[in-house]
Amino acid sequence: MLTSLANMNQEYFMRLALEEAKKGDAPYGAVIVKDNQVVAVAYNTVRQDSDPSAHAEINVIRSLTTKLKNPSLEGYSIYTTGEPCPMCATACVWTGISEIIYGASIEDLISINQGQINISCEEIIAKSFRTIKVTKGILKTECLKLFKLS
Ligand SMILES: Nc1ccnc(=O)[nH]1
Repeated sequence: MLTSLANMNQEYFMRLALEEAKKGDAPYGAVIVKDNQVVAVAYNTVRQDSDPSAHAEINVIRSLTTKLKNPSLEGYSIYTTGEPCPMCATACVWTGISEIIYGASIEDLISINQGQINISCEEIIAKSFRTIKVTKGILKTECLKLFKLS
């Protein structure tokens, strides 16, 4: 099988998200990339922060927008080991991020008994006022494997 350079880059950034996920209270990690540079990384801190909204995606978005002092992430790409839940997909819409790349889908996570709300990020985006490019299934097997170790 031929693997394109773009594909190799996507796998490289997803591997960074996988390393973040290993530090999480739940095994989810996320990174934000612009112009092939990593600008923020984060993992799930729901338990340590006693914050049900502290998903990897919310944490990485908040970390970058705080650093930039700008709520807009237009032109940025978010890599996340798990498909953004409706809360995180909505945060992606509000921040105007340009691209979402995920590993395991909500359906994949439900199939291994992870509590999820069964609404895809594409459904949220379709009902919104934004266009966000979505790429799915990058290193999906590795992203799902994290749950067998936890
Ligand atoms: N996609 C996600 C689901 C649950 N928790 C997270 O941090 N991320």
